[in-house]
Amino acid sequence: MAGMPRKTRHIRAAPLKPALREPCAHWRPTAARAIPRLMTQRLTIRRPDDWHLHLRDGAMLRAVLPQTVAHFSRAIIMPNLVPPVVTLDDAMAYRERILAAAPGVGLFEPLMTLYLTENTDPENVAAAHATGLVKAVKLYPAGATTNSASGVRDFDKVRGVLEKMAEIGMPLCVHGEVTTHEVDIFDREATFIETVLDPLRRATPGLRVVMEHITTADAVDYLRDGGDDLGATITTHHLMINRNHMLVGGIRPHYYCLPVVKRERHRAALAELATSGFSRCFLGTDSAPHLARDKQSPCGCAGVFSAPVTMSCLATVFEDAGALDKLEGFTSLNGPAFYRLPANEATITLSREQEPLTFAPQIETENGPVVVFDPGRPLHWHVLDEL
Ligand SMILES: NC(=O)N[C@@H](CC(=O)O)C(=O)O
Ligand SMILES: [Zn+2]
Ligand SMILES: [Zn+2]
Repeated sequence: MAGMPRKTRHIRAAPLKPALREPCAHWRPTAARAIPRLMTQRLTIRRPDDWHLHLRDGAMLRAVLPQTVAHFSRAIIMPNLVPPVVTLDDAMAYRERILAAAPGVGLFEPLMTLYLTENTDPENVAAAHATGLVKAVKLYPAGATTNSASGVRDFDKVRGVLEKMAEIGMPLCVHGEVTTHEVDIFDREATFIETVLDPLRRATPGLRVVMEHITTADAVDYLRDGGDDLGATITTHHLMINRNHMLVGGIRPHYYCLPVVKRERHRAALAELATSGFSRCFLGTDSAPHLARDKQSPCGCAGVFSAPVTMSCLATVFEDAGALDKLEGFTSLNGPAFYRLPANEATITLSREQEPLTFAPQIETENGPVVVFDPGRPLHWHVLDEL
């Protein structure tokens, strides 16, 4: 039709989605870190506790314990020894070995746990709880992680124990990963929440649960919706590294742990939760020492040894988020509140120095060195009053 304006079809390119880029293997300064700041800054907080710690036994225990005692007042001690800490008697004997293992350890309080097996006796658990020295029971799905072979396969077999724990208010600490061969290792936490944890909690009303070392946005969402009976620990390394840090440019065995570090989106969700002041999440370093040769091997062990640098790392993470005022809640207040314990009276002071922290890259044990977590970026926060 002559004279009529021609309809032109505008073909518009779809708006470009911002590329979901993961940081490269090397840390880039964030906006928060670019803000000029005072050269020296001090931060005094109540002394922290570690709500998920592996101390092991014997020579390893002697070597790693002082690293925790230097900064922490109390720690939930994981029971995955060989053989595991299963009964009240086992826990009492292990506690004595811990207290005997290091000078100055008298100021440190190990909070003991029992390893849940399909043969655990509910009355033994209740007796352990009644001592006041055993604070939780640890659930490892059989085969999920280091020394978990004695863990649970058939959840019906532990029903009686879980019901007793709900009755007496004793928390269940959970390694939350399925072990199903077909489920991808990066999906094992999310699948566990949906297919194991949620049904288990629904079947046992009143059971208090700590989701240990959460690593995904899925876990963050589940925790947020979970109500007062649900808490979670977050490790130092899951707040600092993603899977690119572990795998790009070469495989870094000292970043390998379980649950394995995930993509950046998940790390960011964890950091956002921890630095927001959310009260039902707290520090559990999951500092898990293995000899360097056992990690630097064709089939390397899972576990990151972070105890010596944790407080410097965390101050850095909270500073990045502009949330240094929330650090104390995460390290020193939220955990005691969940475990119904008083916060520590003693304090610890961190100082932000111009000079980055220098720390020993490894500690020595009688059987060989253990490599210390290196976040791959300078740490300007120093702990001043180490024990
Ligand atoms: N986190 C780990 O990668 N390893 C822990 C076990 C655990 O906490 O799952 C260990 O005991 O080495
Ligand atoms: Zn675990
Ligand atoms: Zn652990």
